[in-house]
Amino acid sequence: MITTTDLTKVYRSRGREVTALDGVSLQVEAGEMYGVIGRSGAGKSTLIRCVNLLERPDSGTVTVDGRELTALPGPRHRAGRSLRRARTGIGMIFQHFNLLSSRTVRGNVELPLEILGLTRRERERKALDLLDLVGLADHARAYPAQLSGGQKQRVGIARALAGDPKVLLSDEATSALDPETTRSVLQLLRDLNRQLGLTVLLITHEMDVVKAVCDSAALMEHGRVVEAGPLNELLATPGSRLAHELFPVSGAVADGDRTVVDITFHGDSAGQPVISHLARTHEIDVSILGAAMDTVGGRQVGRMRIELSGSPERNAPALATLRERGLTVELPDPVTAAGTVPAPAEVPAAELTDESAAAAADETATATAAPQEGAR
Ligand SMILES: Nc1ncnc2c1ncn2[C@@H]1O[C@H](COP(=O)(O)OP(=O)(O)OP(=O)(O)O)[C@@H](O)[C@H]1O
Repeated sequence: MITTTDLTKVYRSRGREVTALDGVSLQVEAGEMYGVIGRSGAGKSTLIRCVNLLERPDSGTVTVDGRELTALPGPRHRAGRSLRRARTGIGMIFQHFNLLSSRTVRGNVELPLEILGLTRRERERKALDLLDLVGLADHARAYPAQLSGGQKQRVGIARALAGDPKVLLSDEATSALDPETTRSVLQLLRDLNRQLGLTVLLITHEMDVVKAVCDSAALMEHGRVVEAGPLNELLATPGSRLAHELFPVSGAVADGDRTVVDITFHGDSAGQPVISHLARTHEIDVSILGAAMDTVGGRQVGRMRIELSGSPERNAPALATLRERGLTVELPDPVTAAGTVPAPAEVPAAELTDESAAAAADETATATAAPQEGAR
C-alpha cells in the first residue's frame, strides 16, 4: 500500500547541511498498522511528510495505493493538481490536533468536506457519521476548547477520515496525551484499521505504542532504517534490537561454568513444556533467571532467561533442541544482559517550538486545502 524506495532528503540552511533521510526504503502492506520508531532527529517526521509529499524528497520514490506520488507533476513547494487529488486518499493526524478553534467539532470535520464540494446536507450527515464512528456524536456542537486532549484527537481522526482515505498517517498522535487516553486513542485507531481496512503508518518515539497496536515496525537512526519487519518475525530474530526493546528480558548473567540463554516463545511454541523436557532429555540443571508473558502486536509472547549447568559448547545439543521446537534462542551478551539493550527511543518528545507549531498549522491547511484544488 505504501512503498518508499531509497528516499533521501537533505535540508540546507545557513550553509549547513542536515541529511534527514539517507536512503529510506519501506514497505507497508495494505491493512497493516506500521510503526516507525526512533530518537528525536532520526528522520521520522521527514519520512512521514515525504509519504504525502508535504515534503518533497531530493531523490527516491513514494508509491501509495499503486500510484507513484513522486512522479506526479508539481513545482517544488506547491503540489500539482493530480498530487492534491491523490492526497485525498491519505488522511493525517497530528500531535497537537491542529483543530480550528473558531469552528465547532462538526465544523472542523466538515471542513475537508466543504473543500471536496459536498452539499450542506451531505456534509452534515457525513460529519455526524464520522463523529459517531469516533464516539463523539454528542459533542458535535462543542468547540475544541471545551474538549479533552483525547476528544480533540478523536475529532482530528474524524476529520482525517472525511475523504474516505485508504491510508492514515499519524505523526506522534498520542505524544501529547496521558497514558490512559493514549490507550483509548490507540484502540480507536486499531478498531478503524480493522473495521475500515485502513492502512496506518504511525511515527512515534514510544515503544509502548508500537507494542500495543502495530503489526510491523521500523527502527530509524540518523536518517536510515536500521531494522524493519513484522513484529512476530522480529521477535523470532536473534539479535533484533527492536525485539529487545519490545520485550526486554532481565536476570543477571552469572560467571563460571554456566550457559545463560534467552528464549522467546510465540505461536505454537508458547504452550510447550520445554524446560522440563530440556532437563530430562539432556540431564542438565535448568534455573529460571527471569520470565514474562506479554502481548505484542495483539499476540501473546513469552520470554525467559534461563541458566543451564555447563559451558555453551557442552550445551550445544540442548540449544539445538530448543531451536528445533521453534523457539528463538539467544546467548545474551554479559555486558548488556544485566539490564536491557540501551533504548533507542526513550527520549521525551521534543516540545513544539513556535516555529514548528506554525509548520503544523501549515500542514493542516495543506492537508485540508489539498482536495479543493484537486476537485476543481
Ligand atoms: N525544515 C528543516 N530545516 C532544517 N533541518 C531540518 C528541518 N526539518 C528537520 N530537520 C532536521 O532533520 C533531521 C530529522 O528531523 P525529523 O524532524 O525528521 O526527525 P524526527 O525523528 O521526527 O525527530 P522529532 O521526533 O524530534 O520530530 C533533524 O536533524 C532535524 O533537525
